[in-house]
Amino acid sequence: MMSRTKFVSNWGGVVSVPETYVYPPEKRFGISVKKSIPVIDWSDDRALLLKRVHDVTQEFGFVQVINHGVPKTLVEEMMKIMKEFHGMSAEDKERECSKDPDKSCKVYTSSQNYENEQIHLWKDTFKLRCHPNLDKNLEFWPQNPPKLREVVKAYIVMIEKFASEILEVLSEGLGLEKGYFRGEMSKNPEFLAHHYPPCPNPSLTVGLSQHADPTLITILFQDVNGLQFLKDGQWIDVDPLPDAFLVNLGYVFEVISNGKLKAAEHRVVTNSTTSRQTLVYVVYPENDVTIEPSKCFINEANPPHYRSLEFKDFYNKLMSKPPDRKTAMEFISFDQL
Ligand SMILES: O=C(O)CCC(=O)C(=O)O
Ligand SMILES: [Fe+2]
Repeated sequence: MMSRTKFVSNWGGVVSVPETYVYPPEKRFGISVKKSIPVIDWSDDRALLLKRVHDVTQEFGFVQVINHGVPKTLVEEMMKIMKEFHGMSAEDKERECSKDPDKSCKVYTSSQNYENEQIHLWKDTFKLRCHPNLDKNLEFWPQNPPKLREVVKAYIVMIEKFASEILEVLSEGLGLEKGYFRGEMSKNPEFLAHHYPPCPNPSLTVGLSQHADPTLITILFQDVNGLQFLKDGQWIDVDPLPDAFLVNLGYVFEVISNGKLKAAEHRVVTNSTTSRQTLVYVVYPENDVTIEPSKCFINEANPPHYRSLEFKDFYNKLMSKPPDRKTAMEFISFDQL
């Protein structure tokens, strides 16, 4: 057999699923249901927005947002550039991502733990760091496709603005002090572009396993459906709404709210007909920030349900082997589940 590159995006026309991508029957994804998920119009009046965001995140932990202020043309340009990037040869992608001495700008396939995986995920990922100085980081980003740096920078500037607006609304809605999530709590964002090429047998494979994000919040754009959220024991298939961002809460948010709001569990299925791509902006605290329940949510009736941890310890533990919720809770929570 001809040797293949490790990137699934470079396997054009593959007709069968290699053995190392076949999940054992008990780990394959079961059924999902089609259900509409809540939509928030960001151009609504602020009082209405506060109430809607609060109610919806409390019930769901994820929401679609329209009229978010990031121009449609910019999102389209980002999708195009990232498709071009993932479509480049394996050598070109690796060369373009080898400029960063910190390796914070990288391309990888499956999870970041590829070497130690038994079964791989049907996806490739491009990832870069956005802080502390976007222009300095940008010098290490790919120069091919030629417009990548310019377009990614413009996108990150816009999405950062939207992220800070959401965090402001969430903190106000929860009764946290103004600006609670500003500064060190949110100033460590990363950007990822996942690419899931068509898969000859989706029922055997996994795009991304069940997880919740180790983030404060995550903001995602998807062009084709594939993302599913777990709610009340059912997997809900999120049909992409044109131009909407999907916002979900991560474990950091859950800890700060002392469990009042929950991180949303999700997964990604593959499909046989089209490639799927997502733009993902993950908002993390700085590494040395202590993550713990805010005093606002602690009183005699509500003792802290989560431990205090430095963000880097929290993150490393949750990322070393993307855990299911039970494993994650054993590490971050005092409660026995
Ligand atoms: O690509 C997707 O739809 C989901 C990505 C995701 O869940 C993640 O990056 O944590
Ligand atoms: Fe995720």
